[in-house]
Amino acid sequence: MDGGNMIIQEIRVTPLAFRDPPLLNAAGVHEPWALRTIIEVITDDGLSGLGETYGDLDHLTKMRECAPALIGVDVHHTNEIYTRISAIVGDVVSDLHGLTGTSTKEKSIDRVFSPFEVALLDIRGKAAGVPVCDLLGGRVREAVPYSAYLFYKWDSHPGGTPDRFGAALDPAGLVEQAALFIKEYGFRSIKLKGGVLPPDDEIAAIRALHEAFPGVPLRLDPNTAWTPETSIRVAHELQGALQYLEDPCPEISGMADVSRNIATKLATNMCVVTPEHLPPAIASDAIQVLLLDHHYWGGLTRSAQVAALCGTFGLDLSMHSNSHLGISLAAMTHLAAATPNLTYACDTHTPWQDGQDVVAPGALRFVDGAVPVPDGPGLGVELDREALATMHEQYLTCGLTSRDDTGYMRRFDPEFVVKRGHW
Ligand SMILES: O=C([O-])C(=O)C[C@H](O)[C@@H](O)C(=O)[O-]
Ligand SMILES: [Mg+2]
Repeated sequence: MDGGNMIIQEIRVTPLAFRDPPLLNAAGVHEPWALRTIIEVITDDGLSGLGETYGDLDHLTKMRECAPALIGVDVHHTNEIYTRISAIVGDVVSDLHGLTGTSTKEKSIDRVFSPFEVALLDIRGKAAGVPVCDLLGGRVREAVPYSAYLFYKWDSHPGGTPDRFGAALDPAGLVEQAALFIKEYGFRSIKLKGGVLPPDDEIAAIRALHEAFPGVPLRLDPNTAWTPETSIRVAHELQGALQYLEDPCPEISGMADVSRNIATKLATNMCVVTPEHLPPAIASDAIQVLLLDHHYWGGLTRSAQVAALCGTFGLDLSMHSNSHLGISLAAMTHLAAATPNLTYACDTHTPWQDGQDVVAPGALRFVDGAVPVPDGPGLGVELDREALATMHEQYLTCGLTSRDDTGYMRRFDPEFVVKRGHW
């Protein structure tokens, strides 16, 4: 099969919900259900491709509006698909939970385009009999390293039964969490989601992790909870202990101010989240590491282009994640496998999904903290239809339609404020 004309005949858009533990962050706490949307694209010759994206209602509505407009387009014509999606998304700015930075019109379009593009690459890979990473230039690594992504957390959702991860509200709890993830997945680097406790407590946590796991690279991400002054102080106190410090304070200008005064590299998935942010961030040396995320950088091909640009301007690359399932993990793995300058272990929330998935078991596994590139053509993962139906039913009955970490937290702590430039 040469992958010639393949026309989009049908697109299915299915929102899902899966169980999520009470993970704390600067915006509040994760609700009991995480929402995702699965895209299935089917061609006139019967090939199908998969994409996965956010499940928030405004985004889901846009996906549902765009899907019919793509029927009849050739799967290779992604420029045409981008044009049609741009016209439908229009000026609406989505993505308002704030943990993936500012929303812009372009980012809203890229977020909608992304899962369709991934599904089309899945189809094109299947048609050509090659993995998606081959459509992105071919693999430069056989397996993609991921980091243990630690969160401060409660032992259960209020009123619920304790989960198997237990509470982590102090350094000892985080060390225990890291040990569990390293034992189960073999991770070789660690990221701590900060911005939850006052900075000195989070400094103590990093020191405890540094002592418990000597030589293991560590990152801390307070999601802009600190002022530039605090960011500089923390960076000095943790000098030598961090591989990089992620989004300590808001805005490109704040990050540039911090960057001028510290030796530790600064990373972001908040102040540089769309192409228009790159020139000012590069000009002011605000960041040294960009966390790519194909879900909002417009899919895998556009993310690969951004990666090349980062290489040109001397920025390092890592990869960001939100709560996700296996289609996203497969897409992230193909992109990372084909990106020569993506040299840090990527983020993943996979351990927190604790075995729940929409893809059939077997294709994705962790070996020494890394996911080997799936073997099959395309993304190399198959939809588990029973799991899809169950998770869709959960979506219909869970009562959530958009992520709201802050609203959920305020049910238990009415005085809670989002920590943005707070400490
Ligand atoms: O690196 C990050 O900023 C994230 O992973 C954002 C996520 O939304 C994370 O904070 C979470 O899951 O709560
Ligand atoms: Mg981050």
